[in-house]
Amino acid sequence: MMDDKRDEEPRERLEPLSDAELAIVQDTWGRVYENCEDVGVTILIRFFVNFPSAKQYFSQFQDMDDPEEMEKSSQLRQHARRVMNAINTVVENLNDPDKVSSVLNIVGKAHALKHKVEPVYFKILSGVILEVLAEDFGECFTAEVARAWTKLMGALYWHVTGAYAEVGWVKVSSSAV
Ligand code: HEM
Repeated sequence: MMDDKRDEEPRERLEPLSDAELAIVQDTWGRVYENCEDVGVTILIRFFVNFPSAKQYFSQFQDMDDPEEMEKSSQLRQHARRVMNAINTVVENLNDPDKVSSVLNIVGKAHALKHKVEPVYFKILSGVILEVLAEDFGECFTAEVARAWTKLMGALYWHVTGAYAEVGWVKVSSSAV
């Protein structure tokens, strides 16, 4: 669309989940969270194999290419747990928007200030999460379920990038480094 052709990427809108979408997310997440460790590791391995530049931030496996070796990394497993736990807190508190924004604000600020992660990786990781959920759920991942989860991932990215903006993150293009 013409409107989208701007030099600066416009901040995406926050689309709140409807009550029905909220219920769908909470119901489907319950089933994922039962296998939280395995699903989390699957998501992160897929992320690092498909987007190897994302490994640069992790001292323990930045030079690893073999997924089986990566899977043994305590740093990877710990981050998988942290990602899954943060999503769990978000899902459990979807009725409390202030709590959701404060949790994601802390995540965003830590990644901007402490880990110096380019925010685009949050977008990429969201895509991988949706892909793995779709595979895990198979037939149950209906268009309706997909829409609810896509909205949730959009909200996560919106809050995280809001925190990046708050701390004055300035995008450094890779050609400038
Ligand atoms: C849904 C997305 C994510 C969530 C919920 C999340 C959550 C967390 C949490 C809770 C921590 C530990 C607390 C802290 O140090 O602040 C952490 C650490 C970290 N995260 Fe994330 N993270 C996410 C995405 C990412 C992405 C996309 C990257 C980079 C590609 C990344 C890189 C790191 C690094 C490098 C650390 C420090 C690891 C260490 O010290 O061992 N995170 N993350």
